[in-house]
Amino acid sequence: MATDILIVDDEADIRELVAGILQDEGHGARTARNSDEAFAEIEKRRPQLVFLDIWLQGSKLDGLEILDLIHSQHPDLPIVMISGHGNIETAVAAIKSGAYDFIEKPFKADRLVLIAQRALESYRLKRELRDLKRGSGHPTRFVGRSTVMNQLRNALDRVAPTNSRILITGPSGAGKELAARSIHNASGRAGGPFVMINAATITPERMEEELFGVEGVNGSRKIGALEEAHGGTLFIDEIADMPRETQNRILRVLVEQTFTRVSGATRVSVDVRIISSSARNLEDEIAEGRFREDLFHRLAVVPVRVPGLAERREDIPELIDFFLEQISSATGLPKRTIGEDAMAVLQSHDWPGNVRQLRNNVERLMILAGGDPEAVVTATMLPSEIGTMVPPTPHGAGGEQLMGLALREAREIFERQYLLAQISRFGGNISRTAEFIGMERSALHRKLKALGIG
Ligand SMILES: Nc1ncnc2c1ncn2[C@@H]1O[C@H](COP(=O)(O)OP(=O)(O)OP(=O)(O)O)[C@@H](O)[C@H]1O
Repeated sequence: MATDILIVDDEADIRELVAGILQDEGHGARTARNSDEAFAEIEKRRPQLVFLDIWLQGSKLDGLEILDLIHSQHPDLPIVMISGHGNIETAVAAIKSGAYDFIEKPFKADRLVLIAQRALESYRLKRELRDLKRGSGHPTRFVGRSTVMNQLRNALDRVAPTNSRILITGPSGAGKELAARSIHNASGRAGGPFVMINAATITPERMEEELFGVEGVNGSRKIGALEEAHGGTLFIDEIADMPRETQNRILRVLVEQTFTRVSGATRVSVDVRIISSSARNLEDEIAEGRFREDLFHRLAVVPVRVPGLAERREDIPELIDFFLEQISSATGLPKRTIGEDAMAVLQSHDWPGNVRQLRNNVERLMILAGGDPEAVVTATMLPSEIGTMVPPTPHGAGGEQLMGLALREAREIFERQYLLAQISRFGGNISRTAEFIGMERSALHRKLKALGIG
């Protein structure tokens, strides 16, 4: 994805030279001759880097004044001053007031390219740092080797480089945001921004301002998520919660590729890939009249489904290990060893909150385990709402029923539940279940048949 660089210089040949060199390197370049044109270009869309001449003939404002104004509105935007031979001191003053660097005329093409690369990289790092501070910095390693996870990974690999819009569905906490991030990271837009907006947590009134930005009466301006995501990806989480009015506007943006900021008249055109997600079934939302069908078809050019954790129980040990490691290195808490009985319980739980709930439970275990860090975590140390998933025992949950039965019947109930839990834990793989429970594969098959399972 091409970057967006603005070159402000009063000399036509310098503008063309700089733009040409940058374009040859695959960058996108726009030009302006004076302060009015420069602000008009920035108004149209915020660039990712500005080359700004210090002396601008025929311009209302000179380079330093433009620098101050741009900085007051876009503090993160890197600006490289272009200085003539005689005004190095001014260039140094510009650096003191916040310019990223300066380049002296006449300059060599490779020096220009290098400065542009460094400035863009610094812009990217600043943005990443800001994302991290906001708490949205995310590792994008997709843990899990189950068949459904491998299928998902293949689907993500296929769609990532295509630029098509993607709708990611799946239950809450299953990894939809992680999927969106990995698509972005594996796409040609990886160097561009990944901007996220959650339609479920923003009030309908603020939704349009957050997406499209706002222009105030006094000339103030707030950039919205769409403009922020130029050259990258916009992830709209919980799209089903987007108000109808905003749905209409988004649809128009998708058709026309341009929009205006709230209370503004300037047409902003952006190059943004939209990935959206929904935990709710959008077809139901359409049937209920809450979601526009035409918008659904535009957003779901490629649908991707992230399976719930109960569909891939075999991934649970690897996920637990990953979280133990991750939480331990982030918090300094000791990495625990999970005993086989505890793992069996964790693997048979249904996890309605999916991977997020699993992660929270691992964290809780690490905090509450206390005592000897070497001690193995056993099933009895698990929170009770997870522990109740163990097959019934005479004194445990479901025990009353068992106590009213003859041994043979009670044993059958226990065996059925125990085997079902073990099989589901091993993702339906009979050989691995047999190995774990210490039975011959054929004997397990016979047992299952006798119990009426399978
Ligand atoms: N396969 C995975 N490997 C490692 N971590 C994962 C995996 N799937 C999910 N996670 C982690 O689980 C948590 C929840 O995932 P994420 O936020 O992507 O879910 P979501 O489906 O977008 O949830 P919601 O619908 O509530 O927004 C995150 O911390 C994420 O990093």
